[in-house]
Amino acid sequence: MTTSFSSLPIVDVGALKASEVAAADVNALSKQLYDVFATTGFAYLVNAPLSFDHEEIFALAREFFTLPHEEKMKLAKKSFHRNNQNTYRGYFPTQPHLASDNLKEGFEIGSPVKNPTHPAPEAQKIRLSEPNVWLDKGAFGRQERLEQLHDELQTFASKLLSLLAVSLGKDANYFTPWLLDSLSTLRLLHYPPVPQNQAQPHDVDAVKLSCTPHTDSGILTLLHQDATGGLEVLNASKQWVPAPYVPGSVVVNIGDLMAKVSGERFTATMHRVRAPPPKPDALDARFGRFSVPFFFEPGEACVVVPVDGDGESVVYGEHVRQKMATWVEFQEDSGYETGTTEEL
Ligand SMILES: O=C(O)CCC(=O)C(=O)O
Ligand SMILES: [Fe+2]
Repeated sequence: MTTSFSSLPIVDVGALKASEVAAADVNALSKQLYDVFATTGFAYLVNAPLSFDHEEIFALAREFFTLPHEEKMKLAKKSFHRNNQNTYRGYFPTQPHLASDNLKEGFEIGSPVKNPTHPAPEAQKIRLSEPNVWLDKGAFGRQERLEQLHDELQTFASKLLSLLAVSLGKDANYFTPWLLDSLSTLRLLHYPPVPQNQAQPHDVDAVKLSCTPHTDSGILTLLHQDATGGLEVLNASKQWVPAPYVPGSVVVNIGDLMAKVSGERFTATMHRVRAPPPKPDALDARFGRFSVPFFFEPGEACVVVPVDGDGESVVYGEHVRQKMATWVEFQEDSGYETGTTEEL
């Protein structure tokens, strides 16, 4: 159960940098993470075992989003660009007509590993296991670095998952089979500033959002956020608690799936993002908020069973398709000329 917290805890995960994590560190960290995920569901992790610093991560995001619109649209999912084949991985543009309170553009990358063990059913409209899409090296030369970032975040998240297994009284490798053909997604996000004329609503209490309240769907999320601010987390007293930028930290939060698997011992906490402050040119992609969430997910065919052995099992691919119906970038009317109307 979420508690009435007023700030998020900070957890030092430096011990995970060791190639063999000491037993005492495993015990201490698993206890600490259990407490965090059973109360706030959110924390700042410091000393993460990553070779990337924030500067590089946000330089990658900025470099992608400042590409010309036509270049980004070459990578757009089919629902935004009818001639493209990719349905799940790739770029999604802003949808101002649908989502004035959910205004964002994004670029999504799955695991760079090709040839999944269980190829996705071809008949599905959204192919969760499809390969990534990239521009030619000359147009955007960051494929390798972004794939490396995906790999490192997957390894980091797997270490955290092992600690969670221990914290739930299981063997450290208990969840390892989940990760076969993992669907984990690295998502570069850009929230443009709100145009000047929309920035001051008549109702002074109205909060202008760029990302509406939601819980994440997978195992856990590792979020890099820039210093703009705006992330807020809902506590048990229904207050939105700010989660400002903490230099060098990675924000972690539990997703729906892990909350369910833990028998609701862990909490998937609701969160949202306030719109970034207005800038002179709201459409200029150098402005606004940049964030890079990594959604740590099992494979599409993975049958996820709650640790207590009672409670319903769920096939991850089905769980994520259900959740997708609520995501703005998968709404039927994308606002772009596409002509597709089938089921997800
Ligand atoms: O941009 C952020 O800080 C949070 C994004 C988020 O919550 C999400 O994409 O699920
Ligand atoms: Fe989220």
